[in-house]
Amino acid sequence: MELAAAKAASGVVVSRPVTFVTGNAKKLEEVRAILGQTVPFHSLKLDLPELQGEPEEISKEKARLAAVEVKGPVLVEDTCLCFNALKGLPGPYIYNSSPHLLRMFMNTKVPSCHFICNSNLVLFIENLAVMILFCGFSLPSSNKIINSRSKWFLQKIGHEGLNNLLMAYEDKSAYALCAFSFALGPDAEPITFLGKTLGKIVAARGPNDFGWDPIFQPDGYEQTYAEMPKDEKNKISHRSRALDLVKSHFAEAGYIFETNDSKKRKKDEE
Ligand SMILES: O=c1nc[nH]c2c1ncn2[C@H]1C[C@H](O)[C@@H](COP(=O)(O)OP(=O)(O)OP(=O)(O)O)O1
Ligand SMILES: [Mg+2]
Repeated sequence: MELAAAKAASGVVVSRPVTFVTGNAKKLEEVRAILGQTVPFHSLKLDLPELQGEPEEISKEKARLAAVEVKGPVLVEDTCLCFNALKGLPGPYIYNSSPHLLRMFMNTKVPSCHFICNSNLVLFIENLAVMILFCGFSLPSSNKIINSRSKWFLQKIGHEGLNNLLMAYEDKSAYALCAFSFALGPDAEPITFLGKTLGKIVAARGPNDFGWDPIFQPDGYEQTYAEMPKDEKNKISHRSRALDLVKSHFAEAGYIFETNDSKKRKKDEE
């Protein structure tokens, strides 16, 4: 299906470079390093509502909304950190919440904690309750849109809190999942590219300048994402795996990007 879309798009003239819509400077830095000159793009920060649901659907919907705003070709990305012991949670909810839910959690007491003496267990149950409440209450089918402005989960419980969520489980395995979606314009169906890197959740190690990098140790490595040199992370990351597919798509589709120069030349020739 993706291949068919690529073939159908073959040789399509695109009137301007792709707009990569993101508000995350670190993400942008990595995308720039990984894509190099392969896909002509510039970035734009847009505050878009993010749907709830499966990562692929969240990413596709984000692309649809972005293409309407930009009125041109857009690329968007959504990243999840998924814990196997928690059946894939926190997943896409790693950094999203809505303000009224946050207030509700702040006022929520967890009754079962009162008769448990082990403070780690209390912490674990509290964190788990927050997560269950958050995910449970924020999935009403009637209102699937949440406000991406109030980013909370990782911010609120931090690296230690994320580790605590797994305290009661032996299985610390996790995966980082990246979903890029590309849409040629507001009327085009977005195409999604997924990249996944397997690893495990560890106590934070390394610089703390990008999300959950310090607590994610990819399989086959002794270093966390945060401890790895950037180019090393960019070789094996969820993001680079998804972007490999984006690059292949652009290579196969052979989009022709009109630059100001080529537009001028065309006008002169007419
Ligand atoms: O490679 C990564 N290494 C560590 N942390 C990461 C990575 N990639 C995303 N993250 C964090 C940022 C945010 O806390 C959450 C995903 O949220 P996510 O919606 O994809 O990013 P965002 O809202 O910051 O930027 P955007 O404007 O592109 O939606 O995971
Ligand atoms: Mg976001």
